[in-house]
Amino acid sequence: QGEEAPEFRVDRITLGSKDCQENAIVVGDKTYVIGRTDDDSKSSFGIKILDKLTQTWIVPTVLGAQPPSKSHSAILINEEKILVVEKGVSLNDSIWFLEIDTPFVKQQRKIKGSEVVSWSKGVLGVAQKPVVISGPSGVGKGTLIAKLMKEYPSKFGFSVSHTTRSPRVKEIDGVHYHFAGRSKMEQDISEGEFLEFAHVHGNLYGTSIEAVESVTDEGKRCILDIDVQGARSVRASSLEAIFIFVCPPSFEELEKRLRARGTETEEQIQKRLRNARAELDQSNSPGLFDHLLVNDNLEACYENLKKLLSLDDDHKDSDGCFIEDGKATACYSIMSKTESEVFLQSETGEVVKAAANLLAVDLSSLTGGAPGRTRGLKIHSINSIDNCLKGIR
Ligand SMILES: Nc1nc2c(ncn2[C@@H]2O[C@H](COP(=O)(O)OP(=O)(O)O)[C@@H](O)[C@H]2O)c(=O)[nH]1
Ligand SMILES: Nc1ncnc2c1ncn2[C@@H]1O[C@H](COP(=O)(O)OP(=O)(O)O)[C@@H](O)[C@H]1O
Repeated sequence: QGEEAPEFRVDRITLGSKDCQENAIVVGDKTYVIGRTDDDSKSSFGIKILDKLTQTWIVPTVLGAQPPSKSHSAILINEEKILVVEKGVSLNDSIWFLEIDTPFVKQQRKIKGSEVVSWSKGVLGVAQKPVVISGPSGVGKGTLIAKLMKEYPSKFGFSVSHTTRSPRVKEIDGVHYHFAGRSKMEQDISEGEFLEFAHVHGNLYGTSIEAVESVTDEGKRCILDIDVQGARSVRASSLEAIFIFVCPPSFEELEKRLRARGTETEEQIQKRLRNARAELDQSNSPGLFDHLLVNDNLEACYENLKKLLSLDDDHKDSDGCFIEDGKATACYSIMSKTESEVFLQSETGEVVKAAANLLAVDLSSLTGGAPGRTRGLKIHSINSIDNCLKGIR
């Protein structure tokens, strides 16, 4: 259980009587109150839970980046999450989910031993599947990825991992890696900020959720250069990706490349070669990698990589977004909901006369969620109030 709230100031949470009512969401024996608090002139969301059985207020740990703290309305989607619609921001930024009992929240509650909720931003459309590239050190992963990014700078984006290893001479912090201290990185991992992490060649490496989401937010396809353990973790996660393993033409050639690169000491080279044998063995694990690429001739291998990537067109960049101008300032509040849709009503026009003032948010094919974004949202305008009412009936 979380700590007891010292005081509960209704006046700080009220945003107008209507909002106040909407923001007290009853879920079983608990009432979630989503309001805002003004501390030091900075406005932020305040979330409190009233446990009806014990009649106590609980202040949960709130994970995830929170919505811009404007005015909002809220509605319970199912026993796992609450939809929060922000007003006065662009429509693209207005849909948020407060997760109260999703698998991620349950896991975090267990780890922390106290009440937890988590924000996840709703994003229109689905993204192209990220590409996971694994293979032994020195096989040419970085070289292949660099070629891809150079040829298609607007199509692909690199997931910048965190690592505790020291930077090499030409490596730039925030570009090749986020070079991190071990204790800070371990802390962030324990807070659920990482999609995966692994100990590789004596150092800690990991992919933060933000590393992948920020690339996807730019409308680019995300490329992850991670080891086999990391690939296994991503396979087991909710992130749907394509998994490619890059093999050397021979072990001798791998050793030659590692030495020729000249970035490691002899001791580090020996460690990487030992690990390479294990990684090559694991590349055959059933169901782990979708494709094996042999990097013998670099140009030929690069062409094969391009073929693999263009073949996968089962996910288009974005679909199902029928809103012409998602950047326009939105001022919608939640009107009602069906099983799979939530209807939003503009606060700036008359609903019946101006039909475009009604929007339907289709929640039927959501993917992802906290600790990342919630994708797969579809929003369309409703032609008439009748359509909307039909949907509700
Ligand atoms: N699991 C995991 N592995 C990573 C990550 N970033 C890099 N690696 C892997 O760590 C290993 C060592 O990477 P690095 O130190 O850059 O050396 P290099 O592979 O010899 O260039 C490689 O197998 C990378 O694929 C990450 O975020 N997670
Ligand atoms: N097909 C290839 N033939 C010869 N050398 C290669 C080939 N691909 C990469 N290299 C070289 O091998 C070294 C290791 O490549 P790198 O991309 O750093 O590997 P990784 O990222 O897998 O550790 C680099 O010096 C690179 O220039």
